[in-house]
Parts: sequence; C-alpha cells; structure tokens
Amino acid sequence: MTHYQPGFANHHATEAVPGALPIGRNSPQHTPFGLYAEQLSGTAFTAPRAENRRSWLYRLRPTANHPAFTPYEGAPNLKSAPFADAPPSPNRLRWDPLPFPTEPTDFVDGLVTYGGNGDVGTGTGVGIHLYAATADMVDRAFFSADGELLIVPQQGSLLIDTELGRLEVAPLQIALIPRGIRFRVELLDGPARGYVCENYGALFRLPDLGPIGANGLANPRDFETPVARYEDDDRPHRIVQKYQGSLWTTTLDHSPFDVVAWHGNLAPCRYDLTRFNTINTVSFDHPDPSIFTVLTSPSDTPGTANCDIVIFPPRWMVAEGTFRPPWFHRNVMSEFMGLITGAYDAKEGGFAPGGASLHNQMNGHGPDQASYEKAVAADLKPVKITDTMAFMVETRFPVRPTRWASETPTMQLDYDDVWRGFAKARLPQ
Ligand SMILES: O=C(O)Cc1cc(O)ccc1O
Ligand SMILES: [Fe+2]
Repeated sequence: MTHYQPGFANHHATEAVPGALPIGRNSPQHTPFGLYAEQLSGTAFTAPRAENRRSWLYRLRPTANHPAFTPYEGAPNLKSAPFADAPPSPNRLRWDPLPFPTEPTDFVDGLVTYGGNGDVGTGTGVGIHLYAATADMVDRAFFSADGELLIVPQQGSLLIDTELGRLEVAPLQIALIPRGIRFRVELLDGPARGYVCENYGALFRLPDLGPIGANGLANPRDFETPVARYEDDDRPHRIVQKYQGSLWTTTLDHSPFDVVAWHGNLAPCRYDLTRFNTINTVSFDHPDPSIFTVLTSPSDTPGTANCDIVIFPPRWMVAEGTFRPPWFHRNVMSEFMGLITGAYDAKEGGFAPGGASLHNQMNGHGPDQASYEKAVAADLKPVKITDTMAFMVETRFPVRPTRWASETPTMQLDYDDVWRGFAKARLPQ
C-alpha cells in the first residue's frame, strides 16, 4: 500500500519513524536518532519565496558519504543538449514505437535521447527521451543532475522508489522527479515503455488560469506526493548519475533510500491525467492547444515557455460550423508529441501509441489528408472523442534530433506523404 499527500509543490512534513523529524528547527545540534540532516535545493537560496523550492532530509548516512564517480558505460544513447552530432532538421519527423530490447534491460539502460534544445550547462531547454525496459533496477539507483524528469509511461506500470518515498505510476499517469533525487524503477506488470521530458530550465509549475478562474485544467490537489519510506539495507548499491550529458557511477555500501523523515516543498509527485479538467470551446473554432497545458516551465520571456506539457484527453467536440481537428499551422514554438493510448484526432494512421513526432519551429503541419477529408465531411453533432491520450512537449527553441534519432530504422522516411495530394482550392472562374 502506497500513501500519498495531496497538492502540487506543497510544504509537507512526513516521518516513517515517529519522532524522526526535528521540531522547530531544520538542523539541530543533536538530531533525533543521530539522523543526518541534509538540505536539497531545487532553486537558488535567494529565489523569490513564491518560487523557492527545497526540502530537508533526515537520513541514516549523509549523501556526501560516497567514493568518486567514474564514467558509466551503459545507456550510450542517453545525452544532453546541445547536440552537435546531427544537423538540425527542419523536416517533420515521425518515429514508430521504440522496440523492446532483446537483452534484459532496466529503466536506465533502456533510455535513449530523441532530441533536445537549449543548453544543459546554462539551464535552458529540455532533453526528450524514450525508454523501453524489460528488467527491474536491482540495487541500483539513478538521478539526473541535469534537470527534473517528467516520466510518461505508455505501457507497463512502474514502481518508482525515490529518496522521498514510493510512487506507483501506471500509463495515463505521469511522475515528476526533481533534479538530483535518486530513484529506482521496478516493472509492475512486464515490459515497460514510455517518454521522459528532462527539464533543464525553471521548475515545472501549474499554469496560470487567467479568465478560467480558480479551478480547472490540472487541479493542485490531484498531484500526489509520497510519504517518507526508508530502507535500512547495507548491501552495495550502484548509483548512476547523469551530469552535463554524461553518465557517471559510484558504489555505495548501503541503500541510498535511507531517508527516514523529510519536510519541504521539493519532492517527487504523480498525477493522473484522467483527472484533467478539460476546457474547450462550446461555440465555434478550435482553440489553441495551450488550453490543455498540464504543467509549464516558464522562461525569462513572459508567456514564452521553456517547455509546456500539454495533453489531448478524451473530450466532447461540440464546435459548430467548425473544422474540429487541429488546424494547419506553423508555430514559432516547436512540438514533440507522443501517444499514450488510442488514436490522435489529427492523424488517421502512422502515429501509434509509443511512437513520436517532431514538428519544429515554422514548419507546416496539421491534419493529415485522411483526417482532413473526414473532418470536412463530418456531420457536426456533438461527438465524444474517446480512447485517446496524446501529449506534447511544446518548447520555445527548435528541438534538435540526436544522431541516434536521425538514423534509427524506426524513423518513418515517408512521413511527408501524409500531407501530399490535397486538392487545390477552386476560385470562382
Ligand atoms: O500539431 C499538433 O498536432 C498539436 C496541436 C494541436 C492542436 O489542437 C492545435 C495546435 C497544435 O500544434
Ligand atoms: Fe502543431
């Protein structure tokens, strides 16, 4: 049984052993049971209070107690931006689902980077990865020093043990693991596959709601943060860290999951996408997809996100006199999409669950020809789009594909053809 505390970026206080949390101060001279007090920062000490994120951890041993990290040989295709190994491509790109490895492969070794933007070293942009895993992480833990990780399972439920507690995350749920927090992934029901958005920029937060009001979209109380849970385990544990795009490893003589109590507002959480309160038109026209934003990482330019996480959930389509699917468009932002389940209303085929697409800055895309024909012929009674959940990483800088993603045989070389053959509009003679 896993226990959670509700709220997004709330201040929580949780102890797995009664009395483990110091009262009234963070760092007493003598902590309860001799636990080691440690602050984990998610923002600069001096970040404005409304944005300041940090937690205090009380653990069996300090994190500092480890031998030097050395280069790690696994996950050779897990990388950080900037990518210089393949030219930036203006082309619309689409990939078939990532195949499962034939050798037993855990979550870390099953990660591959499709692309990214910005610069991990200066904290701008994102890395976009997919994972395909067939084995549990055993006596192993992973963390990214490069960014927070938004994990989007597409197939297979994950048991994610983190330093701050345990998360169960099934497809149609997402998990957010703060930068630096060590975690271990076990597969609850067989091979697991999904997407990871690694955010190098400002921490994800709920978007402002403007005229929508005080409620709607992803509601804060539906985010769930685990309670403290620890392991008192002195078997060797291997830590793998991603640091400035390279992987490093060290071995501890104990489990890193030894946090007995913690308090603060920097913690992992999960969110059930089916709880998203979808807002859409009840009159006409297809609104901009920003109405579907779950989380946003703002940039220094107001309204221009480092990265938005957007979903396309089941919903009623009632717009009158309207071409209902996504319109044709060219976007100054860049769009990486994945499909968790079902079908996406702008594509009649080829965009499969577990697949991915990339439509970069200023390059025309939208409904494929089959979706277009269907939508212009549709009888516009209210229709419920069911069995669907696509998501989009919308980001201010073009996403540069990695060489791996540019060369993998799962790339669909004929993707451009989905927009071929539209009949020319007929002007009056
Ligand atoms: O390109 C896409 O499929 C994503 C998208 C969906 C939508 O409803 C409006 C704009 C947009 O970029
Ligand atoms: Fe788009």
